Amino acid sequence: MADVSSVPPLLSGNLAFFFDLDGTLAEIKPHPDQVTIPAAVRTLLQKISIMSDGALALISGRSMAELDKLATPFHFPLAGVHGAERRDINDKTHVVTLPEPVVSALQQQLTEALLQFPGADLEAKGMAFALHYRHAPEAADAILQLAQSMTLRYPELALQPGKCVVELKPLGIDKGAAIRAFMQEAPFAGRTPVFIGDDLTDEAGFKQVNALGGLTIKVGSGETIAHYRLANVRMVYHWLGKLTHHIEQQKSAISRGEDYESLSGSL
Ligand SMILES: O=P(O)(O)OC[C@H]1O[C@H](O[C@H]2O[C@H](CO)[C@@H](O)[C@H](O)[C@H]2O)[C@H](O)[C@@H](O)[C@@H]1O
Repeated sequence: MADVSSVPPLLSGNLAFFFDLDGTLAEIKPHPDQVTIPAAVRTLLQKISIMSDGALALISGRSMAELDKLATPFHFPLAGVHGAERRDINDKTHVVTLPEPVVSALQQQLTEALLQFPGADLEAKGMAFALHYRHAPEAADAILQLAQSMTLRYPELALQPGKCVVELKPLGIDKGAAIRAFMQEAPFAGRTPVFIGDDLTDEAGFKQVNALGGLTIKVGSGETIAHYRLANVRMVYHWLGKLTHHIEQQKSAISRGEDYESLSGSL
């Protein structure tokens, strides 16, 4: 395994790109609604997607509707809600749902329970719920316990901790399964996967991509099974710029009949 503190190399070959959103393509903000991906970065993503024959997907805890808004005007394959929703390259959607009575009961019980924690916020995503405590840090343990109690009451749920949030999602879904599903389909199949993420939910994606012999990149500090690290979101943008330039060079070298392997480099 490479030194996890080292920056990722600029790769050659046929790659498939998977990007987490919050904390990777966008800076963490006080509230989820304040997040944006800079226009220049969205354009880089689109360029990389085109140069990879469309093998670029966003893999996020956010809903696909939110992801489309954040990626506008571009339209990428998506996995939302930690993989509970997935839209493939042909726009076919694959959705894991919870029984409607469970969703209604959770909405009501969580809304009522969170009233005792001023500053806490409930984000309802259909088949999942995020209990945000960024503005109620003293309630973190109590909110974790609340979420745990819901998994005991509703065994179809699993816990997903994150940055100042604990989420309730359908049991058995994770970002690794979403990436595995993409990797079985065109245009991803047969390519080497690259996954960049910053949070606990991304570790399942790293595990899958490591197993496929791909490149895994953790953004920021913290324990990880990723093989490489980028210090922060700004460094992700810098790496994306370099990578785009590198892939463009490879493509022109190939079109001139040159050996593009000699172009492998690093940041
Ligand atoms: O998988 P991701 O794309 O990283 O999404 C994870 C969650 O991100 C959002 O919450 C987090 O980011 C917010 C904005 O920076 C921040 O205010 C919050 O404290 C973080 O937990 C989003 O709201 C969740 O739905 C995603 O699951």
